[in-house]
Amino acid sequence: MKSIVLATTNEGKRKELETLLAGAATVYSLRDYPDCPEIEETGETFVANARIKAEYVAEYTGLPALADDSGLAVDALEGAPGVYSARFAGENKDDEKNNEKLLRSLAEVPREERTARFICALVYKDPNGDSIEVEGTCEGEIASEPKGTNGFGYDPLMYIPELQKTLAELSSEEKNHISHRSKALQKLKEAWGRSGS
Ligand SMILES: O=c1[nH]c(=O)c2ncn([C@@H]3O[C@H](COP(=O)(O)OP(=O)(O)OP(=O)(O)O)[C@@H](O)[C@H]3O)c2[nH]1
Ligand SMILES: [Mg+2]
Repeated sequence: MKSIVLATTNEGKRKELETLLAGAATVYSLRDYPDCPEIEETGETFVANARIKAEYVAEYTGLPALADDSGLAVDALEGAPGVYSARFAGENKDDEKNNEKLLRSLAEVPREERTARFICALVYKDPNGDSIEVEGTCEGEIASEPKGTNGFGYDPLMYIPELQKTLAELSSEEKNHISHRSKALQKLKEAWGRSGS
């Protein structure tokens, strides 16, 4: 089985990716490399930021690295917060403040115009230089108030009309069934299968 380092400092992502990779890889994370410096995300797209993180961590650890850059694109906000999702309400990455700011930004927007999607770009980078880049999305609507306690980030506000629940009201198995992250990871596994790795 291959060994992979998850190039993320986000515990919510780490847990989901570890579950989704169970049986496919031995998974390490930046928790195993506490001295790894913070990586600046200077890209303008999710995939560009994921590439920066994967390349840095593959070089730093000498192991294949998997980076996830993700976020929320809200149609009524012309795609914001997008690549700035983690820092929407400020540099200190506060989920609660981000959610409050999102609700404030959409206060005047009626339900039918609150469509949004989560986007997840995954970049897998081998120390020998090979890389695989995939993306997955999850469509929903921004609710008028937070609901549910599972998941992380904007999950309490991301309402999935087909399920009549927010992502935070789903179990981790249910979220992993429909999430942007699981769809991207499925594509990565298919690419691994094609390349025989
Ligand atoms: O409700 C959510 N459910 C999700 O499934 C999800 N996936 C991403 N996000 C949001 O988007 C930011 C990513 O920013 P991001 O990719 O830069 O990650 P990050 O800075 O938190 O960690 P790192 O991986 O860069 O170390 C995160 O902080 C979250 O606010 C999510 N919110
Ligand atoms: Mg980040």
